Amino acid sequence: MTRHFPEETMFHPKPDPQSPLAVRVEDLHKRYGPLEVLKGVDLTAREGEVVSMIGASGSGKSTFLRCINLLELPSRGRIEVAGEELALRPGRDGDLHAADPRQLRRIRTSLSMVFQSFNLWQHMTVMQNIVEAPVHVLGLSRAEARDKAEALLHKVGLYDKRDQYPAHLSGGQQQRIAIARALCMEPRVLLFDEPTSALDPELVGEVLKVIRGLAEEGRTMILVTHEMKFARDVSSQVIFLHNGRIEERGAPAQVFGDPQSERCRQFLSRTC
Ligand SMILES: Nc1ncnc2c1ncn2[C@@H]1O[C@H](COP(=O)(O)OP(=O)(O)OP(=O)(O)O)[C@@H](O)[C@H]1O
Repeated sequence: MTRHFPEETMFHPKPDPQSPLAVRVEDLHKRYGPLEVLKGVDLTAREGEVVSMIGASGSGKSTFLRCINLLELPSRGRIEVAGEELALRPGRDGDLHAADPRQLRRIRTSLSMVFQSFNLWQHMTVMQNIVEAPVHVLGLSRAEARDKAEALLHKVGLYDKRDQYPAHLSGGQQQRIAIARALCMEPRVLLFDEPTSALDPELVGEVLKVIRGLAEEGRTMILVTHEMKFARDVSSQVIFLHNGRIEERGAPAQVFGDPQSERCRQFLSRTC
């Protein structure tokens, strides 16, 4: 069945095919004991691209995203960020570890991650949550970091919450703060791990609106999501993962409108 979606609701970043590679992952494998969760996954994201990763629960999407910045250690593969290959060496546990901790810190600074569960520090105000990393990791003065944080709080519509603690905010507001915190690090690439999955349905829209705005600004993003309509609307590239392998990839019009893989077709018929 060919699906039809109204084109006018869609925004698709169209990165220049000549623009530099932001992220390149080759042949990524991840094993947890006997369970091989990733079985050779490749991804190429150019600057300005929005890559959405979709697939059933347990297909390996989050694990893949977490391997890019070594929050999970891959078992095999190559990872390149902004043209720099992450130096990896095999450990006794069979996983690949960072060979150079300084390089890992540098690469992690280029990749800000937004988590499903926000991960804000509960004992700090919104402002403190945003300025800590820029001060301690980027070496900004507190005043510089505050200025940047204030601009970002305006951007996500939460300037008036700057002195509140996370517990006093809704989930949607906390996630918008987490996005402001990620942006304050001036990353080359934003990694989103199911950023709306922990939210009540009525709060999802406000977070997707912020992410969509970032796509329109030309931010490079890799997004693991169960929001199919959103993935269709904002992505330049969609990857469908099944049991740790890429079953289908392409432009959203192709993946959602005319998927070639039967598994992808079935998945979309259940979720769209
Ligand atoms: N730390 C871990 N130890 C052992 N197994 C793990 C670990 N983390 C993930 N897994 C397993 O790896 C598989 C892939 O998990 P992952 O969270 O990457 O899937 P997903 O596609 O993101 O799923 P969901 O959409 O439900 O978040 C699952 O079978 C999961 O149980």
